[in-house]
Amino acid sequence: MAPMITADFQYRLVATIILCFFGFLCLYLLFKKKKDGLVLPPSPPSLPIIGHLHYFILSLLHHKSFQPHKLFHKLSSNYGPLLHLRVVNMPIVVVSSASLAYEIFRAQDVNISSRNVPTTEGSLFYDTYGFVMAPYGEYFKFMKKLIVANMFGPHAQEQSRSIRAHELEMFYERLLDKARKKESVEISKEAMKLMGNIICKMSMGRSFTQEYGEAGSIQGLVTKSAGLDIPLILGVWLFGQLEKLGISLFKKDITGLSKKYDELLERILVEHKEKPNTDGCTDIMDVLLAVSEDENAEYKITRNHIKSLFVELLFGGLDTTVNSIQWTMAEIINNPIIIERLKEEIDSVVGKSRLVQEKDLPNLPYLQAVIKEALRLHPPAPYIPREFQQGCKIGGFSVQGKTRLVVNLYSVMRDPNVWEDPLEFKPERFLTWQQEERKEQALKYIPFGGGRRGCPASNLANMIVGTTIGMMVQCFDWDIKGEKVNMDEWYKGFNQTMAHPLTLTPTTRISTLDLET
Ligand code: HEM
Repeated sequence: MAPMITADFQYRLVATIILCFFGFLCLYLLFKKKKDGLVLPPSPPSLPIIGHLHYFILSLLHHKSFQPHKLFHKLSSNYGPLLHLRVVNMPIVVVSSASLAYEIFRAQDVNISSRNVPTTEGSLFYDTYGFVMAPYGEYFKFMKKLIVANMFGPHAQEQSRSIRAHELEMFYERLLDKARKKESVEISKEAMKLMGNIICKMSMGRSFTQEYGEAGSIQGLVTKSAGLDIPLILGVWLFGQLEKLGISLFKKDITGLSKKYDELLERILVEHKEKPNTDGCTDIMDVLLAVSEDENAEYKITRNHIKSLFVELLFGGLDTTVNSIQWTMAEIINNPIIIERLKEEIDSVVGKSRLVQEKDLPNLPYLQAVIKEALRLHPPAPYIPREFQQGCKIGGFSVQGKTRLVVNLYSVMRDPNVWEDPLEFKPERFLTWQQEERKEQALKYIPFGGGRRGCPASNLANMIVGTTIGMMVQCFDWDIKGEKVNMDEWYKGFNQTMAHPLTLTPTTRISTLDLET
């Protein structure tokens, strides 16, 4: 009688064949590494040809929104703080611990100062004319000098202080109006107007919301751009591979919206040239226009360079700052003791007869600690993409040149070896930082990235978030529907945001009568 092959036997046979396959593959890879004389960082099990691509696809399906930092966090919890991944033929190294981040920014800064993320040719979103994706070289250095001198450096910030103070007052007025009408406020929407006005006024002397009517407004375009997040995010991981095969995913959507930005920015550039600022102040748009027309300029920039930079300033500066304001408010609303301590500090330093100002911030250490702690737990840009230009050693392992690097800020700032009770919101931890530790701590507390490609606007962002949270606590009490804020996370437009936008109802603590302003 022929032996019976049961379903269980078939299952075991298939499982054994799969295990043998992976076993041989692992042996092959191990042998190959040894043969090449390289000991690469540990790697989770991969599949032939696609490598680790399936982890990205499964994560996308599981979360319904792709949260790369959560995927990297989970993989590094299982396989270690330094990982070697491969998406088809693209090698990626992921750094997830504070000590490795410290090592990499201290010892490899120049080597990792290019991003080399695939771009969509002919679009203004991080394309080849852009600053954010520019390789570390002459163009990057030239533009960085210009934007620091004319927008983010101490002198430029001093000159634009009155713009931010005025916009903060307008924000206060809008909240006051809501309080009087007993209406609730969707914090991110209001903060978006505040931040949009600040960036547009500082960089091009124009308002975010009013110019050119609703249809052509910059705000309208920024809102539409949010829908491009999945194409742009997937682009970072897949476009490079697919473009090589001649497949251009989402190109139509990206270039279509880019064209609209192009038309709007062209109009603003023309108007800017015809009607320079009447107050005699020059902004970065004036400076860039002058450079583009200067035959003897150190670097020849075109109108496309200028337009790309403005799109990037909006993309890089808006959501990050708005999310930082939103997360900080959410944390302090959930911690009434913290909000009371903040009120005490602000009342004693600023009083009740004027709004909190930027110059008050050095005297408000607890407010600064609260903002730092919110950025630690909820970094708006949760990971940064870079590329190793040359091979090197990291944590005792070899990394080959042209390997992608991901520094997972989300994991680094939750590393239990550095942060006590890493998942708890404890602003006091920043009050006790010792002076001598600060330099080392600075490379582990990295919500703005690190090294020469770190965020050039970190001081500006800290001032804006500081005065905004300060004013919201100083002037209003805030109520929520229900007992606690829902802190679920979502990933949108390269940003870690709140899955349920924070909505609060303000009541006045300080009426306009008390204010001198
Ligand atoms: C709380 C607010 C902000 C956060 C958390 C933040 C965070 C970051 C991070 C993580 C990076 C990547 C750094 C790296 O690769 O090491 C970055 C880069 C950048 N950010 Fe920010 N940012 C904020 C606000 C702003 C603002 C307000 C602007 C401008 C208006 C801005 C402009 C830029 C630019 C231009 C870059 C690219 C720098 C380069 O490639 O060299 N950011 N930011």
